[in-house]
Amino acid sequence: MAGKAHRLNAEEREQLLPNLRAVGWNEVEGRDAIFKEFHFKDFNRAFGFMTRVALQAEKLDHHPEWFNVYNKVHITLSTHECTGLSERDINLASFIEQVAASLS
Ligand SMILES: C[C@H](O)[C@H](O)[C@H]1CNC2=NC(N)=NC(=O)C2=N1
Repeated sequence: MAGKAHRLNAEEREQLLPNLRAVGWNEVEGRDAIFKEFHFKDFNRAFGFMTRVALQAEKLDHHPEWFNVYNKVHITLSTHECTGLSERDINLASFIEQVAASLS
């Protein structure tokens, strides 16, 4: 990943977070991270989604914290390097939204 990640400042958050909030991403309490819960028709869809996200995450060298049971996938995004939300999280969340939209 090119460049060092920086924690988003207030202005950047105002600009970048509303679109993600509108599609169900929320800020985590007590931690600078964002979270969303995805539901799919069945495990195959959920795991197909995770596979596509995983391949992109590896490409970006930016990985989700996630939990899966059957058709549910919980995802938390944050950046270790800056101990908080960076543009990398926004980019990965946007990619995740595209994948989810293509599978539903
Ligand atoms: C060493 C390696 O580049 C780092 O640990 C990468 C890998 N994946 C990562 N994933 C996430 N979500 N945040 C990071 O800061 C991060 N850093």
